[in-house]
Amino acid sequence: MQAAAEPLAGGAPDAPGEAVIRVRGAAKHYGAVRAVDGVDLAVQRGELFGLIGHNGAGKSTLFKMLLGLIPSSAGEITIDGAPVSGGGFRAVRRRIGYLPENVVLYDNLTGLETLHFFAKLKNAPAADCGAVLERVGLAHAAARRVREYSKGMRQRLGFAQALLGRPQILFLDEPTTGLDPEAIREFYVILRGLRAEGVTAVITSHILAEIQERVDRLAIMASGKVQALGTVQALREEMDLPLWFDLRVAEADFTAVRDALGSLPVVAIEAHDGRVAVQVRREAKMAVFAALATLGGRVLDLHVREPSLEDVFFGFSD
Ligand SMILES: Nc1ncnc2c1ncn2[C@@H]1O[C@H](COP(=O)(O)OP(=O)(O)OP(=O)(O)O)[C@@H](O)[C@H]1O
Repeated sequence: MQAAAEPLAGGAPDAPGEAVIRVRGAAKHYGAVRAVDGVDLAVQRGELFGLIGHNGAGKSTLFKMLLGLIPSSAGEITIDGAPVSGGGFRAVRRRIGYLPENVVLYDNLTGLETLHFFAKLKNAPAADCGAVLERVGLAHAAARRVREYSKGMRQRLGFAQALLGRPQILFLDEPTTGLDPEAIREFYVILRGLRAEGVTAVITSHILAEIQERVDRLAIMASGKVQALGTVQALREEMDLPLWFDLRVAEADFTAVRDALGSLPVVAIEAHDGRVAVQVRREAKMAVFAALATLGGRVLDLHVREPSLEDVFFGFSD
């Protein structure tokens, strides 16, 4: 598989705009292990930024470095212009909301008491707690003890505590773990609402299909390095991955389809159960449409499939 020496597509770590998070040559070494190995990236204000990668790729380590929770071995990280390792970071930290992968909650507290507890820790106004619970869809469960909460409700409560104090920057580690599809949708609606208010969010996720439609840009990490950086579409185009045409065709017409596509750069063609799947190079997309049009009504249905982020991801990290 192809390995990218330089970050691709939109690959300039400094996309235009105002960078809230700026990372230059960041590294974290544990003995011989290079958990993070020279990362450069910039996240713009109001951007929804995804960080993805295999287990052990270095995401969590980078995340902790971004939050100033662990010191870097090399490089520089600034948030809102303040180095995370410097004294000035305290003030910036008040503008950051953080959802750790495994948020610690106390079973004996109610949802509202939990938020009051976190509000005290963060020096955030207690009066906001009710509205935050409402925002994450937990108002109805405010008086119930956390021990009675489902996994998804706990995750929402964790998200709620990250929103206390009206943070301008959110770091959300696997925020949709345990959420059902409806709750995931609602989560991203909330995030988009926050983005419209100018909030910047960095999200990690293992669910690539979920993240690929929802973030503005993403970084794909492997072996401590950012292997690819940009919008999903830009990454797809940069990699020039082929497209799939899924056709519904009567079996008797399979040969006619093959013949019509004969002169085009077809990468693969598979026919079974009244369907033909044709993989073609991206630049041949319109030529394939034109060739299929010559078949008239013999093509009963057609669907164009873009390569998934999984394809992009494994293209970079295998
Ligand atoms: N405290 C530590 N001491 C030694 N090695 C560590 C430490 N923390 C992380 N590592 C190593 O650094 C590498 C990156 O780990 P990290 O947890 O950042 O990966 P990740 O992408 O977050 O993985 P996951 O998706 O499983 O959470 C791994 O090889 C890991 O073993």
